[in-house]
Amino acid sequence: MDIAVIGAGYVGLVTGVCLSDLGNQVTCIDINEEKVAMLKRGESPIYEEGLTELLQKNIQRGNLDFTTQYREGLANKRVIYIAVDTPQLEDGSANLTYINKATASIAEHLDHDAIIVTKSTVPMGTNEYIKERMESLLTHDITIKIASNPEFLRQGSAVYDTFNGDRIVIGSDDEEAMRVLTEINEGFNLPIVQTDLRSAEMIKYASNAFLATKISFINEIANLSEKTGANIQHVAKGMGMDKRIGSAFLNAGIGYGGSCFPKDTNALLSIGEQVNYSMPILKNTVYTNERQKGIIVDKMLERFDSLEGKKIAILGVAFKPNTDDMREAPSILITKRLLEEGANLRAYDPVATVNAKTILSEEIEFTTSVDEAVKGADVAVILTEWEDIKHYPLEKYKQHLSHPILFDGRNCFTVDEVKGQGVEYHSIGRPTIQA
Ligand SMILES: NC(=O)c1ccc[n+]([C@@H]2O[C@H](COP(=O)([O-])OP(=O)(O)OC[C@H]3O[C@@H](n4cnc5c(N)ncnc54)[C@H](O)[C@@H]3O)[C@@H](O)[C@H]2O)c1
Ligand SMILES: O=c1ccn([C@@H]2O[C@H](COP(=O)(O)OP(=O)(O)O[C@H]3O[C@H](CO)[C@@H](O)[C@H](O)[C@H]3O)[C@@H](O)[C@H]2O)c(=O)[nH]1
Repeated sequence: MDIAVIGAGYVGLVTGVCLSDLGNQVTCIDINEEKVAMLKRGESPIYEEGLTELLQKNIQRGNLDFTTQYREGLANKRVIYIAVDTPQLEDGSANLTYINKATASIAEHLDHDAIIVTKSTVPMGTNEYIKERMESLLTHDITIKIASNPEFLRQGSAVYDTFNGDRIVIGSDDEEAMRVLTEINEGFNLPIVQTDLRSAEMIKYASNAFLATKISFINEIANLSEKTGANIQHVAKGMGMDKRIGSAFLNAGIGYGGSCFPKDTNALLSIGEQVNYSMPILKNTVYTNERQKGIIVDKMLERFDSLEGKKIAILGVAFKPNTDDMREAPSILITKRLLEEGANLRAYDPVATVNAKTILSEEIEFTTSVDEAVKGADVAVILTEWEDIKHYPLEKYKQHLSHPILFDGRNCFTVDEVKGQGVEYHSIGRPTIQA
């Protein structure tokens, strides 16, 4: 199938690369010239395991190319995916500016019948709006059909998720669009849910909101466990073994971040407001998450009289491991608060340092290893559970920190692992272990 993908970011690039790997002829169109130049050279602008290999393989076998030019990129393409960003506006609603621009560009340059597929996460009714808007802007006498195909990949395992996801959702009110999209997606050999446009759009928001709620719920139970002498790791294990609950997304920590959960929960709340329907559960999911991000700083302030002049090693800054993405990372709020308290910060992240330097304060010194960050610091704080941070031996904290005190925002160690190791250990939802 001849396919164009508009927007070569985390979703568009992974989608384009994976569709080309299935044997489709794919052109990715992006307005970012630097990104397109890199991609043409076979270099991935994002860190995703396995992506560079598939990118290079499919460029070489002639199945995949990149352009900044809509006319060239859309030529002969039967299916056009839209995967541009839909960030949040100040009032929490989804910003459709990039969708509107992409729609207008497609309408201006498309000269043949095509199926338009929205991959971007958009509010209910947006696919119908895209179709109407595009039809009003078309410059040729052609027919467009529309489908919604929301994306469920996770950053850090995006390629794996594309080939191994739990389901693929296709929404369309058009028979041909549904048939063609089903045909394309059969290549992934995953269960396919066929539905209407608005239900497909809602499935995406509802899934993210549910997962975010699961995280906020377990974080509340963690905080209460801590105050009542329970251990959240045991609690989550015992809960998760109930198949109706499930063990995934029950890891307590410093709250969810990333490019999706924060903006999608807010967008859903905003959609509720627009139709005059309040959503107290979701509202409190967001509230609990904001509170949770600050919890590690509260613990430090409780432990020390003041953080003024304290040298703190920050271990991990990305919003989760295996990604270089800093969007809505809890480290943004946490490092800001620590600096406001007068602390000196030395940070380490194996992959996100370049992006972090553009977002976090210039006052933070970045190092290239856990060792370097920890040596000479007073205390250490784990914010992202990267493998090398998770497996950094406790005896080294004891050796390198002036006070062997570790604040673990991601519960990387079990309480039993820490006991008797000479490290004072503060974590989330579990008792503090004295050195
Ligand atoms: N990141 C994720 O894990 C994820 C997962 C599922 C769904 N989504 C959704 O997918 C969409 C894309 O997210 P992302 O993280 O890939 O965004 P991103 O910011 O990484 O990438 C968006 C890309 O679109 C390009 N772009 C913007 N306007 C354009 C235009 N008019 N024409 C061509 N290119 C244009 C940008 O240059 C950028 O490269 C969002 O709606 C998001 O909510 C994201
Ligand atoms: O038990 C858990 C699981 C996750 N998190 C945090 O939740 C955030 C999001 O994690 P994850 O869902 O793994 O990453 P994303 O790449 O943001 O993926 C989510 O958002 C995407 C964008 O919509 C969806 O496609 C995915 O299905 C959905 O999992 C991160 O900050 C994690 O640290 C926890 O605190 N506890």
